Amino acid sequence: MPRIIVNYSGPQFLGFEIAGMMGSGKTTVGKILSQVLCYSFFDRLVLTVIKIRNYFKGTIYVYSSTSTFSVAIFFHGTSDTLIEEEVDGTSVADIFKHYGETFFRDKETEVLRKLSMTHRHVISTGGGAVVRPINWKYMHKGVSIWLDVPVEALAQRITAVGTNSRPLLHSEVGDAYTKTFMRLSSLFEERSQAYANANAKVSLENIAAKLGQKDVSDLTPTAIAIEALEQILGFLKSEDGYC
Ligand SMILES: Nc1ncnc2c1ncn2[C@@H]1O[C@H](COP(=O)(O)OP(=O)(O)O)[C@@H](O)[C@H]1O
Ligand SMILES: O=C(O)C1=C[C@@H](OP(=O)(O)O)[C@@H](O)[C@H](O)C1
Repeated sequence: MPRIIVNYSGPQFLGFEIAGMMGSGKTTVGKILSQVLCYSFFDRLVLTVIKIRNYFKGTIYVYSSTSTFSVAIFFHGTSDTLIEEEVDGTSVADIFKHYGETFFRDKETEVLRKLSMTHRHVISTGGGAVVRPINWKYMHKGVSIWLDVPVEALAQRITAVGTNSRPLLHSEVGDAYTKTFMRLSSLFEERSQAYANANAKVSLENIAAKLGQKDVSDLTPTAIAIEALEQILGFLKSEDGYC
């Protein structure tokens, strides 16, 4: 099993916003990042090295470079779940159906505004959150990360789980993979520039090239989370006063 070392000595007060197309792994990778960030800070308090063995393939070792006496808890959530809570537990699919997309987008903006006033979170935003410029004003209060996944891989993942929870992909006719691929392709074309507003980009094609893998589908969420941490650190180091 590969041994991978991540040195995280970034600030403790930030929030992290993960952006990307539907199915890009924002929820899956976001959970891992929040665990790693929590352990990393807990590490400062109690141990010098914590080994996080997670349920995916691979092992992440988080090394703390300091022993500051402080604890920070990073929680993980999705903006979709927070929107559902604001609408009395109504699912995203039902919000679209009964109230329409504009209502959903207004709630999304409101949730991002509230989150921008909090710290120590990892939020997986909905795939369309990047489109409204006002949302970027809120997302840029923390560090934003774009998970860039080829549309073919997105369509494969989403076809495997179905489109019930993703109203923008609902469609009556046609082969499931092809119609999902076509819809995602046009959404990506509309949104790719907006995703590029993120502070850090995690490209699955770049990770596959680095690891010598041909197919991005073989990349584990752990490998993607590690690249995300490296990109976050790269961004923080480029910002005066952060690291
Ligand atoms: N690296 C990966 N390899 C294979 N499947 C993945 C990977 N990351 C996520 N998935 C799967 O893809 C689907 C969408 O992932 P999810 O994290 O919910 O995406 P998002 O939050 O961006 O919509 C889920 O079924 C998840 O298990
Ligand atoms: O791309 C989009 O516009 C949307 C993505 C969904 O979130 P995920 O990206 O988590 O699927 C959800 O917010 C809603 O269905 C709209």
